Amino acid sequence: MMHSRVTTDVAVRLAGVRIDYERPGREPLVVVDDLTLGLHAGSMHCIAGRSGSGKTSVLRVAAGLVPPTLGDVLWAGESIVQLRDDYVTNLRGASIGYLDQGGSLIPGLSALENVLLPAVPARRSTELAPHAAELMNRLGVWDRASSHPARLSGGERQRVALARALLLDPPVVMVDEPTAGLDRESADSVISILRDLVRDGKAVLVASHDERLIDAAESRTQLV
Ligand SMILES: Nc1ncnc2c1ncn2[C@@H]1O[C@H](COP(=O)(O)OP(=O)(O)OP(=O)(O)O)[C@@H](O)[C@H]1O
Repeated sequence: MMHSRVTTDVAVRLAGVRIDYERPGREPLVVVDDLTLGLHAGSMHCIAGRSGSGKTSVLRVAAGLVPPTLGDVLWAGESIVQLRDDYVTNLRGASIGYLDQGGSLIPGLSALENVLLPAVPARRSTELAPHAAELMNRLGVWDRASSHPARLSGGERQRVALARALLLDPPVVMVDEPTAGLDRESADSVISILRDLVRDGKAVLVASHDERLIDAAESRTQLV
């Protein structure tokens, strides 16, 4: 048998990635250089490192939100760095649930409306409403469905944002600092939810400096 293609069991791969930012009148700030990592289905990988070490930058590059300065980003074996933005956006919509640091919910919408946002462009809100309810129930925030974000606790906001990231059942989930600012109990519940996702076969990429989350991952990249 011929293996003509790159193996696709790696859901996301960064190869030789460099990320730097231009600074007026100074050398560019090199955040990471020659970073290589693979994210597998049914596994959690943690990008660890102190504040400002580049965790969010790596996550955003892995999610195809910004291109790397150098190197390659592959989703299911396909390089995305040369693809057109709108094509990458569509691919991401179908395959990656991305959760920003802080969750970034829309303040003027209820928790349920926030969860249903990814269904709006495809006009699937009505169809996906039962799934949204089921996810929110599983994440323990269904009783907060009609509340606006301002009336939710940090832990509840985080779980609502996670429900939104999971609505379209993406095989890959990327989350930025999901336990930041949470008390221990809420943080533990977020960690156990992420472990459930791994058990369901999802590939989970998480950026965090929370030791317990780092320990909960199968593999890690330490940024300096
Ligand atoms: N768009 C940008 N332009 C210029 N510099 C940036 C940009 N984004 C981030 N940086 C800088 O790059 C470095 C890495 O930032 P990044 O947000 O990736 O780190 P982080 O590890 O996620 O930090 P934190 O844990 O505080 O969120 C920081 O020094 C930051 O100031």
